[in-house]
Amino acid sequence: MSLVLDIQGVSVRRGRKHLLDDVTWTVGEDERWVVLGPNGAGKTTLLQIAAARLHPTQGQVGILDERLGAVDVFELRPRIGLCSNALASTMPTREKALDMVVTAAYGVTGRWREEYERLDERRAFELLNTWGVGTVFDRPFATLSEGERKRVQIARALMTDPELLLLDEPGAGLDLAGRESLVHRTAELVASEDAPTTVLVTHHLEEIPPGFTHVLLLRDGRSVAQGSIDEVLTSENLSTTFDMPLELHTRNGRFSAFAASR
Ligand SMILES: Nc1ncnc2c1ncn2[C@@H]1O[C@H](COP(=O)(O)OP(=O)(O)OP(=O)(O)O)[C@@H](O)[C@H]1O
Repeated sequence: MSLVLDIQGVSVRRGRKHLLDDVTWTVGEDERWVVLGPNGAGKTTLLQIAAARLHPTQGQVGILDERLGAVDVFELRPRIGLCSNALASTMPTREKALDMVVTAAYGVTGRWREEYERLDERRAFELLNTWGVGTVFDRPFATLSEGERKRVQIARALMTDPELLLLDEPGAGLDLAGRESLVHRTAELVASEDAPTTVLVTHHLEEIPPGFTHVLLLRDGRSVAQGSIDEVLTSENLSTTFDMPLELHTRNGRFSAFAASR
């Protein structure tokens, strides 16, 4: 099985602080990973590395058979779909939803721009429809609700038909119905035949869609445990990760956790 991510002994330091500390993590093509951990654990930092947007202070990073540091990241990035608030905050706020999605394609289609524009628009519109936000296609991004923004960002991340999809807290700020519909749609996406390898970052077990196969538990920049979700997502590992006694509950492929009853 070929590796989509091959992260070996990666550390990221800022001053004296270790944002990541000697993390080794591999992701295979057919795997769907959840990266789970408390605030400040280093989840976003790790995802930035996986997205070829940050270089580690130490260690080796392989992404889609390329080596970070030896590859032109501008050629690599269109192969990776990234949905993150950090990325969304760099977008012009007056940009319309459809344009937010279409512009993701320019990195790979710039050369044939005139010919591809209509095709790109059609694809962007289809993606907006698939994610239930087709009706807001001509609304400025800044005027959308949090739930609508998240869906537009995911549509944008999928625009280049990426081989690797990275979702950084896509459920943050959504109401209950919004979260459930996002979980449902994400489960459908990862179950589809041509789904990209997917990594989802979250703090909340309720946000893990059915169909995710693996989990990486991070705490203080270090890997607490990683591997198959059935083996690694346990009350004991969660308690270590979040530094409090927790009880894991599983129902119909979904997860939740509560403070352990004393
Ligand atoms: N440039 C920086 N200089 C110093 N510390 C930083 C820098 N960037 C991030 N950090 C710190 O590194 C730690 C890891 O940050 P990161 O955003 O990766 O965590 P996270 O797990 O995604 O957190 P959250 O769940 O709160 O989003 C945090 O304590 C953060 O404050």
